[in-house]
Amino acid sequence: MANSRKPRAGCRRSLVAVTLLRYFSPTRPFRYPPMPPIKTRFAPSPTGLIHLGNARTALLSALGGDTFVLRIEDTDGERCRREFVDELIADLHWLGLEWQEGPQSAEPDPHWFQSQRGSIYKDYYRALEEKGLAYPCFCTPVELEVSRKVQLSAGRPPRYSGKCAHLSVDEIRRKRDQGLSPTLRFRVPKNQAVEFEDEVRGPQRFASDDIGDFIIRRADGTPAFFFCNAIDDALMGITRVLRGEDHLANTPRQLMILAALDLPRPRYAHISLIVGDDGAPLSKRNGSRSINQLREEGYFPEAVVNMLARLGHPYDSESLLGVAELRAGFDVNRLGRSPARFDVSHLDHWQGLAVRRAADDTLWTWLHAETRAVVPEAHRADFLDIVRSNCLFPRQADAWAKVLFTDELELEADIAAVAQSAGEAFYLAAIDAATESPDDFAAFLAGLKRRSGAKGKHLFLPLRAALTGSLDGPELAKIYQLMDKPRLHRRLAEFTYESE
Ligand SMILES: Nc1ncnc2c1ncn2[C@@H]1O[C@H](COP(=O)(O)OP(=O)(O)OP(=O)(O)O)[C@@H](O)[C@H]1O
Ligand SMILES: [Zn+2]
Repeated sequence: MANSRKPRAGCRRSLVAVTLLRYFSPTRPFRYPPMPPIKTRFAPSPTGLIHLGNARTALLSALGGDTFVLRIEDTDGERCRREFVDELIADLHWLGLEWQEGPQSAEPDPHWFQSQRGSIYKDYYRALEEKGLAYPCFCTPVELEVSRKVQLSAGRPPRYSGKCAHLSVDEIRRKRDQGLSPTLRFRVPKNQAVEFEDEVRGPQRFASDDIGDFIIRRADGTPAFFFCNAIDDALMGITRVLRGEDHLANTPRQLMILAALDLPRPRYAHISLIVGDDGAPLSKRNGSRSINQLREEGYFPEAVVNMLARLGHPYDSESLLGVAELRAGFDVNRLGRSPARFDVSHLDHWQGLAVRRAADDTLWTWLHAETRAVVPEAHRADFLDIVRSNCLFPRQADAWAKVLFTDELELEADIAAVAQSAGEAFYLAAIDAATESPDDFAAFLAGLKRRSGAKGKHLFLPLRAALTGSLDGPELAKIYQLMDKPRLHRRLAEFTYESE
């Protein structure tokens, strides 16, 4: 026996040596052994339009997995609405996030809609009850509220008292016969530490004694979040749960449920919440700007995605990246722990890059229909160049189109004052110079300087103000080139006495 073991051990050692040599061989680049694939999910409740916070959680989940799953947590029958599922699917597609598993329509389906999975959950409730790890609770909301208040006034954190934890079979039958519908509570094990390594927040430890027996099925038979969320993660083979840190305190409860049912536990990564200007987390309930609204304002999905990916996660490149490139540079361990503040100027920075990079066709269809209607075909390409360097949103492009190609022009009082400051002679000179050189801006400018003696800002600012109603914007040469000459003359003539 001893003899036969020796060569085997030697054999194993040389196998290890050969493997190591293969990894460290100077002729071969070092490669880590392949990692098992990671499966992540986004599991929203369709109770409203998704906002930037939800979208960041969805994006990071998509970036942080090899397979990405979408699951609809629609167990709250009162707040969940089908049109929010439609909108959610449209929003995720618009952002460029594709899921390999999950619904493609709002049609409720037992694979991905929790409202349709009641029979699956039933088996797991039964398993817990049979093990004595769940029990019916007949306490009324009023009783629970009184108990909560008593504990709080005694300076203790409120926790379920355990009143129904040891009802006899007869007592349970009697209460059911009286027509009372119980909730089902999970029996939290005593005196245990629940530990896990959070991929963002590091080691976590909770004492089970701090957690009261909690509800896993409501009195109306619907599953509670803690329960169906954990069960579905296990059944769907999710290996990394990436979600907002609002769920951190739920995790020990979910780990206890998984352990009680011998179901596999995923890794958890609790990411910081996005907070608004008021410091409060964005939420569907506090009217935070939705993805839908951003889309309607004309934000490009690339801008939204780049802003979100970089909020609390560094990237080496400062250029606009596609989802595949963001994924290549993503590392869950590089996610910051502090709250991520939403700053609209960051979003607008990426929007500027997206507008500048957009192809002509994309930019043309991005414009409002009423804008497209006023831009002459012959000036389309030049106008799009103006849009690229001057606009972040279609409404700004619309304003420039109106200035350049329609007679609509309202001058604010301060702008009119700048225009007037040049005096009548300046505008008479400008009209003559424009008549002399209608197609050559440099010659027009030289003619205007010669005739009026004006130069520098005393020349450019009044001209800009009179022609565009603004003190900044596209190059004057472009404006001169694109503006119909009779219109240009009319605008200049506005500041001559004759027109008054
Ligand atoms: N402000 C936020 N920042 C980052 N992630 C968030 C934010 N708010 C919610 N999430 C995450 O979005 C995911 C989906 O959550 P859910 O559908 O419950 O949305 P919610 O905005 O929290 O809804 P409600 O306003 O109804 O509480 C969860 O992982 C949650 O942690
Ligand atoms: Zn009870």
